[in-house]
Amino acid sequence: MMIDTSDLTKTYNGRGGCRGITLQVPEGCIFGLLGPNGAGKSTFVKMLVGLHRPDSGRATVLGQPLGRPEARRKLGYLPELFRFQDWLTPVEVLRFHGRLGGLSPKETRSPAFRNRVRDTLELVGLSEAANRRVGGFSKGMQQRLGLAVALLLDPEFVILDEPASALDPIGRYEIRSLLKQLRSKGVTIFLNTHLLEDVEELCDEAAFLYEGELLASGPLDKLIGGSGESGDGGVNWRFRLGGWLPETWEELNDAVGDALSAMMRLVESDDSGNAFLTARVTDREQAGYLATLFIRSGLTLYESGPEPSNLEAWFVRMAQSRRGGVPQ
Ligand SMILES: Nc1ncnc2c1ncn2[C@@H]1O[C@H](COP(=O)(O)OP(=O)(O)OP(=O)(O)O)[C@@H](O)[C@H]1O
Repeated sequence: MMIDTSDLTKTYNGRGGCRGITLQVPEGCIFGLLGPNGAGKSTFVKMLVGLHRPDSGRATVLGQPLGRPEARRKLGYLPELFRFQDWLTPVEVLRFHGRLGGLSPKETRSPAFRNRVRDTLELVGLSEAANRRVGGFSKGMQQRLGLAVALLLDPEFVILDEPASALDPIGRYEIRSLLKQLRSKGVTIFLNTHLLEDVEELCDEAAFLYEGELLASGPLDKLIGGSGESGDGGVNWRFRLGGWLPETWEELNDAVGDALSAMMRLVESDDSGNAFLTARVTDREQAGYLATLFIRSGLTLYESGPEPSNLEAWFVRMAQSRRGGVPQ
């Protein structure tokens, strides 16, 4: 296990933080830590990287008790809030962090390290800004540099606290590709994020924290109750229709040779002819085909679109169940 914690607790004078966290993160996976603001995610991460000392409980990271230099050397960390010296360039920042990571001045001047710096900056898309002052960087560029620092010393395990929060859609796409590439090389990635699309696309496993407590953890598809719903590459689509009659379902089925009920569910219909249907479609084109079918059958199409992601629905359900709300 990359992370193995048992009853790990850290509070701030008895308040906030996180309590009794027992969690395992297997090697080679991308693991997502989820939870609303203030759930205790950063507190948990800070204990793992040795920035906070736990009040109680046990934990190992890379098989070593917390804070061991041997484990830290194999660990890359991108903190949630960081700021690099404005007057340095990315090359200088990375050289400085090479020194902080235990390399000698001679080693950081070696051609091998220079190549490593060049390759790391290329990996995060900062090659062209390699010799510009960090003070003039956008938030997204600073975040890329933070990622470069985390990856500089070829870590076996990286802990990233909100790695994509300041990035534009292209930047997020690039970082997602980079994280997949790292996983394929055997690097384990622990991701603390609010970006559920990233979690859905990237993570093999996840955990949900709420008000300092761990409410659930495990493989993502099991957590969100996917059983065949996730992983098949399809999309859940919803349609709101008017002009629905009791015989409409059968007529539609006749039109597509009984295939409809295999992919579609009539969620509700009322006496005024309103109906709500959901379908598992392979892509937008298939959803478009169904929409055309409805219109040709004389129905009015009021709304058609992908359902909110399973993960989002699961996230809201988990939080509502603790707030005493009614899970949808
Ligand atoms: N240094 C601190 N001093 C006092 N309380 C703190 C401190 N750091 C965090 N807390 C409290 O501990 C709780 C958990 O905070 P934490 O930052 O770990 O949550 P989080 O899940 O990372 O939140 P976010 O998603 O907003 O970053 C919150 O109630 C927060 O107010």
